[in-house]
Amino acid sequence: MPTRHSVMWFRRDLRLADNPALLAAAEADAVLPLFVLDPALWDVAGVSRRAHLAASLRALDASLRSRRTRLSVLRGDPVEQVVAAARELDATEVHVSADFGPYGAERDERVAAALAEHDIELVRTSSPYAVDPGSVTKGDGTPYAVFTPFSRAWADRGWDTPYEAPRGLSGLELASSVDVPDVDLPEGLRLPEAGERAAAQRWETYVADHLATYSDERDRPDLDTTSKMSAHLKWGEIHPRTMLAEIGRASGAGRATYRSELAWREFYADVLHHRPETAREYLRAEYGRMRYDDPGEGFDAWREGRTGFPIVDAGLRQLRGSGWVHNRVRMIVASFLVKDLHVEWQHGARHFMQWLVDGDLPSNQHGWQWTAGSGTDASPFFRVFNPTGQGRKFDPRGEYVRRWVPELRDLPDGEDPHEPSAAAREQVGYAAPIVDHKEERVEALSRWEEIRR
Ligand SMILES: Cc1cc2nc3c(=O)[nH]c(=O)nc-3n(C[C@H](O)[C@H](O)[C@H](O)COP(=O)(O)OP(=O)(O)OC[C@H]3O[C@@H](n4cnc5c(N)ncnc54)[C@H](O)[C@@H]3O)c2cc1C
Repeated sequence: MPTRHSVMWFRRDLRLADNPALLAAAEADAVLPLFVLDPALWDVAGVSRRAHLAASLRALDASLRSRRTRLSVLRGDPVEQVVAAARELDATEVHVSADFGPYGAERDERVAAALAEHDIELVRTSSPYAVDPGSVTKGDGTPYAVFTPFSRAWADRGWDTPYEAPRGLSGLELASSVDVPDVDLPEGLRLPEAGERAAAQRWETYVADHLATYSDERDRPDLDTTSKMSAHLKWGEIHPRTMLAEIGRASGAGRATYRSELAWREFYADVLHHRPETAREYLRAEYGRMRYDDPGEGFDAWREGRTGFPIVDAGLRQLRGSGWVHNRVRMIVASFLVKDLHVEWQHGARHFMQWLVDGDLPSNQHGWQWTAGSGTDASPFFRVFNPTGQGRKFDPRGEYVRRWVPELRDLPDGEDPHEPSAAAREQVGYAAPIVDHKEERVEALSRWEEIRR
């Protein structure tokens, strides 16, 4: 019998365990583990995501080498590169985890068509989600527009138990494979470890130490006890199936809340799958008619974390310092941009995508739309976050703001770290507030009234 060759084209599934596409590819006699550095994605990704991806590819290569094979890496348009690689090795199938994002889904259609011309099949098995986007619908077949009924139907549909890593892999490789690029981080930016092993270790520690108290502590940026699994999930260094299986075994109040957060990730992927244009456009079209200001000096101050509002500045400095921001603070800084500075959410979403190591189109764009009032389940526009009040409530001792805004560590005794006096700001060299929050709140609400008429 002729030997059967396949290609495992890794994309956002950079792991060996619980990877059904890899298991399907491994049914062939020999497999080429392949990654394609696509300039359309690589060149526009921010430095944090590029660095994490590069580290994750190295980790995947190391795992493959421990199984006596290796990762081949090509650079270029996937339509050309994947077809050329499959043809060179006489592969009959290319295996992938399905991509439901606007760019990835369209790219895969083009790759499938180009492969078909050579009688090679693109086989999609599973996806980066517990439940594939598009597969949970209402009784009449239409998609869910709000989260709670979606999450119930999602849980009812259920998911498989995790899959083992393939036992043996007979690996193929390409002589034309290129090195994974080195990515230099700008000064001050430190990223956590990438890769499947780091993801598994982080998850194990998290379940043991913090999952039980997740619901009580998840809104507290000062405690810093959320799981930080988002970048691992983004790159598929762990699959949500693996996490959901563990959550099912865990005890304590935190697990239901944690499961619900994973459901948000799946919900936003589902929404973007049905409405791909909402990666850029308002989900609720009326918000596109609101008056906004062009991004100017206020936007620069926001990006650089010098608005004079401690929790806003801490969040934006955390973004540049660690490629990650606590969820509560993402909401606060997003609200500040849209409702205090009256700048459209897309500008902020782009800045986030530039710096976030977990930058993920569905969760980011819809997290922004939620805060801007234009998304699914949107927080009502009239509920404008007061950055000072939010800081006092969720960072009661000011530890989070002091961590990221060093000027505030030197405030005189008795000063409120969330609202220092003008004299104290002057003394420690911290910016005065760039806007009057009360006035901008009134302004935001009057602009909102205009689109309600
Ligand atoms: C304006 C804005 C932008 C955001 N951009 C992104 C993004 O680019 N990438 C991203 O992964 N998340 C994004 N989020 C969602 C959320 O802030 C992050 O998932 C979370 O902070 C990641 O930290 P964690 O892993 O410690 O979360 P945990 O609190 O430990 O949550 C566990 C997991 O649940 C998922 N999750 C939690 N909250 C949300 C949510 N609101 N929406 C979707 N999934 C969620 C994530 O996969 C997360 O890793 C954004 C939220 C807002 C408000």
